[in-house]
Amino acid sequence: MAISEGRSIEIDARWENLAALTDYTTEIETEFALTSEQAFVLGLVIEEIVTNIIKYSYAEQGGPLQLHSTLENGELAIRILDRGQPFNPDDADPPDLFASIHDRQVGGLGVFLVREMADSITYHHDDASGWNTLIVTKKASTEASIAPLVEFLEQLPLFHEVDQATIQNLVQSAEHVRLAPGETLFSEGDSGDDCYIVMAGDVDVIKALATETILLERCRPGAILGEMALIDNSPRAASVRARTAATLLRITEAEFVTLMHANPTTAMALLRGGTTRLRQANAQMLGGLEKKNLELASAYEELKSAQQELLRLERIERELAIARDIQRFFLPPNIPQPEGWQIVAFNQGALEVGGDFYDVIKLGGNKIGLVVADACGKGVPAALFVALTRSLLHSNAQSLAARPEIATDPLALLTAAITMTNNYISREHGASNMFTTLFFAAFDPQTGELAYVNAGHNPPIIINRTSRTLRYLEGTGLPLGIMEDLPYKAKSTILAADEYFLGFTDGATEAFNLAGEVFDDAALTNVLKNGDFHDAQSLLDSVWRAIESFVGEAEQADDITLLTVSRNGS
Ligand SMILES: Nc1ncnc2c1ncn2[C@@H]1O[C@@H]2COP(=O)(O)O[C@H]2[C@H]1O
Repeated sequence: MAISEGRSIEIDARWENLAALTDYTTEIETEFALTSEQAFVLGLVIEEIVTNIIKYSYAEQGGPLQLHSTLENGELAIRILDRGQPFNPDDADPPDLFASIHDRQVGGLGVFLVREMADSITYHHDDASGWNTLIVTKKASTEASIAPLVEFLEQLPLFHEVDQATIQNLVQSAEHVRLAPGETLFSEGDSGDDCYIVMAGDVDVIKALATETILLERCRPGAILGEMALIDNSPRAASVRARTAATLLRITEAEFVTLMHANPTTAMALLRGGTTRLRQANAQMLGGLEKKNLELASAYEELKSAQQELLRLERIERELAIARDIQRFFLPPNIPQPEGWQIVAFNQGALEVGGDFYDVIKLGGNKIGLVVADACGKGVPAALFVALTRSLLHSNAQSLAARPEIATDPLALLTAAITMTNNYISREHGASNMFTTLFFAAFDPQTGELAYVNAGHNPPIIINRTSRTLRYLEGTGLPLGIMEDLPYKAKSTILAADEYFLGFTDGATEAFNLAGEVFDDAALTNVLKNGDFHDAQSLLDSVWRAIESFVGEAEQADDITLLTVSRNGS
């Protein structure tokens, strides 16, 4: 039968495209009705020559690869064309057939087998076009030319002492099993009634563990697979999967048993191979176990210290909650409301305990002390410092107010209270390097007089209700706690009937939103000039609402304190 037009296929020479070639081979085998030798040569060409082209000619970078097969007058001709690195198989050294499987050069054996099995191999490189053409031919012959396969098996330790006739019989009767890359020969747990010798390609032995799949062995040509199930009549101990296109010689259980009975050396070689495998697998598993044990031990240590850290953090968190509660007690529970006036204050602590506070102190003679302050820093140190400053100022102011000669002079009272507090803190706690900005006013509800000391605090603002003009009560001294005997001046102004007072801390004008923008002085001014408010409470609400809607979902970074005063009905 003559088939002249043949069958062609073109692929990008990459591992993943080898499967297409396996289909191509199957197609040709059936269509051309190839003899088993021709089919074997065709398989070898795909597994060895094409594999070499992918790996070496194209260095695994891919490139055009064409296969054209024809059958004319019983002769199969396979043309393999590629444009990779030229490689003339005639130039390749013959492989060292007696080297161990592991030491042998990859690919050499395949080319050797092709050359031995094929009738002819011709190679041509066209300099002008860059194409390499390799033509392999194989005539169909009734006389099976099995010599190369017999030779191949003879040099394996397994068959060293097996006579040639037995090997020839085996090769003649054996089925050639071809696997595409990634194809599974059998799976762990399957029952098995045959074993295999790898003739070409790479095959992996893999085992699935609970959490991972491990590679037990990568088998090269010459390796035996599946013998264990035949020896102990148990299911397959592992799965076997082709890594590259591969050809295996299938030996049935009956052939295997006969072989073993007749050849004790073969049985011994098999036993030796199996023992080595088990030793290696044991070492691999034990090594893995040891590694896992070490990992577990260190994970346990990490867990223990994480747990301790968690306990420590929980304790700190509990203490912080207590600190937050204590700090809240320092804010006056009720704000005195002098006749005709409204005084409102608000403190919104950030997540951490912080350093803001306000105070409203009865000073005698119906005067009211108004305090808005901010201690530097955050956390427990700031909270302790607030407690100290607030208590000292409160008690100093009240005891001074009890002295008639001072009680009537608000300017003197304020300066004395601030100076005493500053001196004590600077003297006794100067080493802590902490300070507090503080606005302290003595407010006379009868006259509207507001005497004040501003110790480095954000200037409170007086807002005219009708004109919406703003006045600022600027600083009159440095923050408290910096050094002893700092001079503090007291000033005085009048809070008129149509004016509002707003004291605040920088948590208000330095509040961030998620975009990282700041609710700054300009934003506050905008609320004061345009906001809809008519008394101390609605003024405070307007400011807080503006800040809150500006900040949105962002976490509050600092305490915010607001204190407002207005005349009723103003
Ligand atoms: N460490 C190993 N453990 C089990 N099987 C192995 C190992 N290494 C290679 N194999 C082969 O994988 C085959 C899986 O099927 P069998 O149990 O029939 O025979 C097994 C051996 O041929």
